[in-house]
Amino acid sequence: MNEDCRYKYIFDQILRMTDDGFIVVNKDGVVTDINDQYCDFLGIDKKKAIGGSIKNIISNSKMIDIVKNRYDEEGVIHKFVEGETKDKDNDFLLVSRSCVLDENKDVVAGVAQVKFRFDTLNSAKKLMKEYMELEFFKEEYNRINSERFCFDEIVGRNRQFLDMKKKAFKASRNTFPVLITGESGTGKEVFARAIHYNSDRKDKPMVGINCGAIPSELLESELFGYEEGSFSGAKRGGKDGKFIQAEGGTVFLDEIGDMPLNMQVKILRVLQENEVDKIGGKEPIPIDVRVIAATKRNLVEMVKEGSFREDLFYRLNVINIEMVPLRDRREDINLFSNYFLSRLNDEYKSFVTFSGEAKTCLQNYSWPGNIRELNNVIKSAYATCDEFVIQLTDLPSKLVTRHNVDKLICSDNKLLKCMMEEYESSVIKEYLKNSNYNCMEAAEKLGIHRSLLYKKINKYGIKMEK
Ligand SMILES: Nc1ncnc2c1ncn2[C@@H]1O[C@H](COP(=O)(O)OP(=O)(O)OP(=O)(O)O)[C@@H](O)[C@H]1O
Repeated sequence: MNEDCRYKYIFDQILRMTDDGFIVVNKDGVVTDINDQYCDFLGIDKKKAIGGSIKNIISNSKMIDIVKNRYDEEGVIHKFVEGETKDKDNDFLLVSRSCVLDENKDVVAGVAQVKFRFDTLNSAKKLMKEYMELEFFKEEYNRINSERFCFDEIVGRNRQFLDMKKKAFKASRNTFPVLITGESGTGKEVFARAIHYNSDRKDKPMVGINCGAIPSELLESELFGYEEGSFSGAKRGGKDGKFIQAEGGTVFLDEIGDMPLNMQVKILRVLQENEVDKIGGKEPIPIDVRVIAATKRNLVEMVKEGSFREDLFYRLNVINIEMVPLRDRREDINLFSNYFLSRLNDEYKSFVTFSGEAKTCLQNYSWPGNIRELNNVIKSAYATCDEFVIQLTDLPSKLVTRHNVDKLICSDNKLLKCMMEEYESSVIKEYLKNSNYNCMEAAEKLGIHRSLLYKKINKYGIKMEK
């Protein structure tokens, strides 16, 4: 037996004995060797694999690049294209790749070794999970940092609003609980962030939780965490809840009015004792956390009805900040409109402005969704406007209808009856449109009988645009 043959036997035996998968390609990426273990993992026939390009069996393989650009890689994760492994749930591996050179530095082969051993696979899975988590936290970190909001950036000159801003600024100088109330989109979270990031706690985390968005059975573990093995499905090593994650910083309990009564008792205990009980924990854990809560619900009413605990209400409501709805701070509408538009202009290096009529229209609308709604309207108008001016036609129809109706009322050379009819017709059109031209629904919302609605549709010649 010549020396080459002897080495081939030894090589084949090693490939059979190992727990790992091996594949060898030539300098053109053609498969020259692959062991049975790897073929089994891929669910392929060895004879068919050998002699063909590696891309035929692993379409996203890096081996061609490795031999072309002559480099090595160790312990990296390879995720297979769906359908290219025998078991579709086993679709990634830990792999090391190497470009083999001879004494003249010519490429002899490319070799890849993949790890199948259970523990290695498990570490790869763990790595993959940690990687995904890291990506998630990176995104969250960037999002939070881009929305830090210092008090100077909080727009508004309405008197009542400025008083609240002053109160919030004072709150950032102490650690009393704060309760921020007000309609959706009025800036409760913006205030909470400003309080935290202007306080001595700014270098510690601000951890938020939307109490209304989490199913009540998960809320306790989210807030207080759990010990390993405390219930089936509990993570190995247990989990820290939001209060522990926020140690030294602030917990923001958003939508506190949606918190179930049984959890309200537990939050009360945390506020009174400054300690949390992990689920399955033996000892309470002392914490140093400031609590800021927010809600759009009327907690005073809820206390009266018995759906919110009075003792918790008083604990949370040490400092109360009541956000002003946008319709009650009309002097700020123009300010916000310009602020949001200038942010878009800065971002996209443009010089878009408002037409006079668009400005009046924005000014006259009632903004039930408050600042969030205004911001969204400006974004979508910016996206649709031609050239450099946002016109009335770029604004949503609900704003424009209202605006036209207001204009109608202001024109003084019309008879009252005529003005009333035009107004009635435009209101009916709007309700029909919002009900997707379902007459029954529109009539119900308008508080009139369906037959009367039909009569009015005929009278005003309203087109049913379904
Ligand atoms: N004073 C402000 N200056 C600039 N932007 C603001 C201001 N207040 C609110 N915003 C913007 O308005 C939007 C809504 O604000 P935020 O989420 O704080 O409202 P919210 O009252 O907490 O709403 P919800 O009750 O629905 O959670 C956000 O995009 C925020 O950036």
